[in-house]
Amino acid sequence: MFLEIKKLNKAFGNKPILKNISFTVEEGCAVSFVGPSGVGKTTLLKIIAGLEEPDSGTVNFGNLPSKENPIILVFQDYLLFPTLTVFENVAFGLRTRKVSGKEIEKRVMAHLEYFQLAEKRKAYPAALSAGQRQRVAIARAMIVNPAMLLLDEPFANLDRNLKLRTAEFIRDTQKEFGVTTIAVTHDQEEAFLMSDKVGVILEGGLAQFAPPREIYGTPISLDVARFLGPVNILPEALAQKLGVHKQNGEYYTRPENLQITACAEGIGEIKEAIFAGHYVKYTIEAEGVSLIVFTSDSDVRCGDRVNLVFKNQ
Ligand SMILES: Nc1ncnc2c1ncn2[C@@H]1O[C@H](COP(=O)(O)OP(=O)(O)OP(=O)(O)O)[C@@H](O)[C@H]1O
Repeated sequence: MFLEIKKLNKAFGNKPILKNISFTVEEGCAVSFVGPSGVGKTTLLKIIAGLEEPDSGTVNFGNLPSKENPIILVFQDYLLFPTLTVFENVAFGLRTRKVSGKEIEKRVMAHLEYFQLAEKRKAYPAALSAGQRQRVAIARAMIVNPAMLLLDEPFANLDRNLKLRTAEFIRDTQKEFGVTTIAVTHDQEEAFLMSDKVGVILEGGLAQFAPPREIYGTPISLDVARFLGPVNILPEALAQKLGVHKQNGEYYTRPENLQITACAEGIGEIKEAIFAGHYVKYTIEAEGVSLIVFTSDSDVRCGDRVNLVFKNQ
């Protein structure tokens, strides 16, 4: 165990924000917390970083962070030093630790190579793309051998493609460097891509904390299921016809767990088909409800009748 949070509570004024939060993070693991805006994700990171005091509860580290192995918090706006080059931004933590010039050159260049920034070593932050600035910030954090890396919305300024590529890159980097990493984000997809475990924080507190597949496949409540992606709520008769079991008091499926096949006598009618690149989003009316289906292999059109099959994954 690297970090143990127990029964953490935090209010601002008389508004409770974090309620009875408990979880542990194993050494070298990456975890992410997702949740709606304002639910307290940044506050949780700040408490772990020691920048904010909890009202009650405890934060215990397996190995106490030290000057040699600090906790580094990387905020969404990266906070690079605008008047320093890429090289000097990355070197900063080593200079403050009085590392020799030769050693700094060696270590910074190795990091710049790894983060694909060697060509930009003399550039200033203003001349970098958002993705490059983001990599400088991570390189600057990684170079001081952090015991723990805390990332607050690390991809907030990146476009979707770059976001997902960067999430994978951070995951590879985290594994390579073996740094315990905690990230908070709005985006469940990037959380899944970069984490061993994902925590969903909702108004009531930490609703669930589990590996990505588990939390997506067997959410503890309908609220968690909904936060992690779209769900179809089915009436009982239709659910039984399709073989969908009750979970958390409701019959529901993910859009990708329904398959459609063209059938003139089918129970559903296609109301809308939206091409989204690697999948098509169909809206289907069946037995009085509107259902969403994501599929990559169907050529049915609006107005067609279809049958539905539930694929239990
Ligand atoms: N220092 C503070 N004083 C008073 N209220 C605060 C303070 N810091 C945060 N808050 C409030 O606490 C709540 C949680 O804020 P926090 O930044 O932790 O949320 P978040 O989940 O990270 O949100 P977002 O996803 O929008 O960044 C918000 O309502 C915020 O306005």
